[in-house]
Amino acid sequence: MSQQEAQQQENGLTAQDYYFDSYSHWGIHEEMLKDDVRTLSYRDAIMQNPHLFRDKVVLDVGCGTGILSMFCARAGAKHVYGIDMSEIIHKAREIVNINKLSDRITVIKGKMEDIQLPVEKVDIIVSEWMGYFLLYESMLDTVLLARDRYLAPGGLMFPDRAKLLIAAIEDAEYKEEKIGFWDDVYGFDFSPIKRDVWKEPLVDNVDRIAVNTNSCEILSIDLTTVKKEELSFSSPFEITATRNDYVHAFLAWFDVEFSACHKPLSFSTGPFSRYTHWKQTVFYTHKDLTVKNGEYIRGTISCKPAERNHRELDIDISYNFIPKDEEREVVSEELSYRMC
Ligand SMILES: C[S@@+](CC[C@H](N)C(=O)[O-])C[C@H]1O[C@@H](n2cnc3c(N)ncnc32)[C@H](O)[C@@H]1O
Repeated sequence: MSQQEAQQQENGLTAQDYYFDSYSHWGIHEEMLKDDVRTLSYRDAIMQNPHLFRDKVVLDVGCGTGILSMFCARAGAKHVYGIDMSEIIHKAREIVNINKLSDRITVIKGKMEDIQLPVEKVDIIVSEWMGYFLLYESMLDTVLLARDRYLAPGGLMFPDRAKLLIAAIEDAEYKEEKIGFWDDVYGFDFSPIKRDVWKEPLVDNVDRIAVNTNSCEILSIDLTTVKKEELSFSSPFEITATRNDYVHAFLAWFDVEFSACHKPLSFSTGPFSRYTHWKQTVFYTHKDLTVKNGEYIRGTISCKPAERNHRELDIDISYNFIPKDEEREVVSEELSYRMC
């Protein structure tokens, strides 16, 4: 049991309670609502497609403040059911009321897994379920359960596609600041902490200039068909250096698509796109590589929910770099990370 889990148990709270509690305060919803890449993508996907929403019954999985439910109602949905386990749902109910949408939106407090909808099937499921590195928080499990229970045959998922990508970056300065720091803390060796720092991927915004390879897709999800088991994956990758440079880390990000729209709409959380609150995920390598334009880094990345807490992720990256000349060393590593 981790220290955090022990503390939670002492307080009589489970990781579940903590998870939902984290969505109870308006602060986290402010951050999500103000992420206009995110919120405008959902708004446009829904409101620019009234022909898909008109007279339809919609389920909003994890409705939070109710923003997506209200977009659906404005797009002409006959009725929207917004479900959320966290306390923010009481605000969602008030917001729906004062916006005069309570005749078309029903908000229900409860865990999606436990509640019984007042209808047997819905035509469309909308949900904003993505976490860091796409899968952190494992909320997609809940959306898939809702799909299997409630989506009518031929029904639509908003969004319905997602993919994860990997590349490499030059990041000497920040790697030194985050990891090298622990080698000498006011004259003391802090390597016991350094070992843990290596293991935790860093969620941060990376400048596009730092990316020095092409990118490679490591997971592609079709939300209309994917099964929960497929979210634990192991994928080979091959990336090619796009200039002579040093590699200090791998970088991952995700893209999301609403392909059911009349004009398919997507957004990216990658370093070549506008900032989102998901940023990107940095996996520092233990060794630094000296790469030349056109050389390959080949590897495998595996990811699965952690046994200690299914909302956390265990991610392994193994890679092999064979330089084209003999002056530089072949580099191979097997690295394990925990997103917690
Ligand atoms: C990322 S927020 C999105 C909120 C809102 N849909 C939006 O776009 O602003 C996810 C929400 O889903 C809720 N949630 C996550 N898992 C849930 C579950 N199993 N049952 C009910 N609500 C859940 C959380 O409490 C949180 O409010």
